[in-house]
Amino acid sequence: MRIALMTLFPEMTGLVTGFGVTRRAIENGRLSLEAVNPRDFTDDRHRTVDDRPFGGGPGMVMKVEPLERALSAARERVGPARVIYLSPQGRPLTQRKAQELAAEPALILVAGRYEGVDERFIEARVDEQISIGDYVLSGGELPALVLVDAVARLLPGVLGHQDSAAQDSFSGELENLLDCPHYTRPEEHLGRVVPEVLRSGDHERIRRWRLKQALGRTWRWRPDLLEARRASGWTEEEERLLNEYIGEYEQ
Ligand SMILES: CN(C)c1cccc(CNc2ccc(C(N)=O)cn2)c1
Repeated sequence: MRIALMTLFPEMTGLVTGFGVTRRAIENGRLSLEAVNPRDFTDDRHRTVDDRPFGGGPGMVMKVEPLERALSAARERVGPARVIYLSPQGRPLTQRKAQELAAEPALILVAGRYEGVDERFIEARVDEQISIGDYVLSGGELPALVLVDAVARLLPGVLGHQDSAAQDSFSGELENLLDCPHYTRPEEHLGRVVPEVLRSGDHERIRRWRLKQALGRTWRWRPDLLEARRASGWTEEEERLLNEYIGEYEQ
């Protein structure tokens, strides 16, 4: 997948290109991420990218011309692409949305600064607005990098265990379930031992235990997700396992 990030702070892409899974995805050619800086497309001596808002009010607004020229350059880099504006007014980024975006050939992400961009750019060029949560940041770069990370790890071949993640029907991703607990060596730590079932080698018993834990933790901490999962239809086994968990929990 090819991604262009329109940003006044191109060095911020280093947080993705420089570390971990996303760095490897780029090195393996699964992902490309390049910054396009609207300031490079200004035509005045001061390289002006923002201006005062019509109608008055605090803060500045990003000018439409540098954005338009930067978008043209971005399209030259990544080809036809969905244009996404990160903003508090956007629709929430979810795992489902990340899966949907992972199927795109290319994305152009627009990171606003100041009070945002001129509305005419949004009307004419933005395909959709996405928010990473109900809070305001000083810029859209971190939300854009969050989106890149969420999408990159879903690209084929990026996560080593990609197939197994997909096999786990309730892997917690996209299935409206929180994750089950995870353990690794040592078997005992500060008097706390790893649940015996996980060392039993009985894979069917382990699968059931993990599903029960995922259901139970969702019931405790995110009942809203549980409702969503119920609505999308769940199995008799899940009903039984959750009731078992609740029974044990309330003893
Ligand atoms: C109206 N306004 C202040 C504004 C408008 C557009 C962009 C920005 C840049 N800041 C952002 C961007 C996204 C998010 C998010 N929640 O995804 C939070 N902050 C700010």
